[in-house]
Amino acid sequence: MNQSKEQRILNFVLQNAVRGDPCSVMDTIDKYCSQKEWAMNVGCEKGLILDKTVEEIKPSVVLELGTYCGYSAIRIARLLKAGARLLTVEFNPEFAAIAKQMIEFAGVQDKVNILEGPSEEIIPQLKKKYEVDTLDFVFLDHWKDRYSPDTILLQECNLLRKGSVLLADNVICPGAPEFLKYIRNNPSFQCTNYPAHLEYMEVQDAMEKAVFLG
Ligand SMILES: CCCNc1ncnc2c1ncn2[C@@H]1O[C@H](/C=C/CNC(=O)c2cc(-c3ccc(F)cc3)cc(O)c2O)[C@@H](O)[C@H]1O
Ligand SMILES: [Mg+2]
Repeated sequence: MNQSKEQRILNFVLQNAVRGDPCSVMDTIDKYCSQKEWAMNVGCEKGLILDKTVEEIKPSVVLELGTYCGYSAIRIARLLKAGARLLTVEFNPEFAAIAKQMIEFAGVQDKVNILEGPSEEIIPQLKKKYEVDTLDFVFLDHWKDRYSPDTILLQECNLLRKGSVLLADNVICPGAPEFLKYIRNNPSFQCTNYPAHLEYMEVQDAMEKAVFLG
């Protein structure tokens, strides 16, 4: 049975990156996906916006929706302070298995917990099953039409507190129009747009930051 693209990306990392070095793993994924096969990692340009957001917040508890191969999980985890943790949700078992290996190779596994399942099932379990009080930072990078329902679900589950920060990838390409309409018209959120290029392409994209005002 021939390999998946995600398996090829993992193999390229295992053969070319430096074990235990998150930046080496990120750079190797970016090299493969810009030179050989495009893949939907947040990439290095939008990755810098993600880095700056994490460094600004210094979060203790982070939620990521849509792990995929683990690129952004590694990106976030490498910046977390001692004791801080990232919960990343992925419902495709093949992608979750790839991400697990990628995260372990990068050496950030102690800060990352991959929660396998659909976000709408996992989010309501975060408080009781995963001992979350509230979330300091949420990175949305899963199906784009799920951004707003999951943002509503996070509020319904009392997982956001005054100052919680959401950062959404791809609000221009592929686009998340329903999410933008919801979040920008909601007085409980203070929104900022960060134009950037789509990963590995000369195509316009953007990230949207939304601070929950409580
Ligand atoms: C029940 C569905 C909602 N809940 C969910 N719960 C848990 N994991 C979920 C998930 N939805 C999706 N996922 C996972 O997130 C990932 C999906 C991400 C979707 N992302 C995109 O479609 C995307 C797409 C592009 C893209 C841009 C231009 C283009 F021409 C083609 C693609 C660029 C990006 O940066 C993207 O993030 C997968 O790993 C999927 O298995
Ligand atoms: Mg994305």
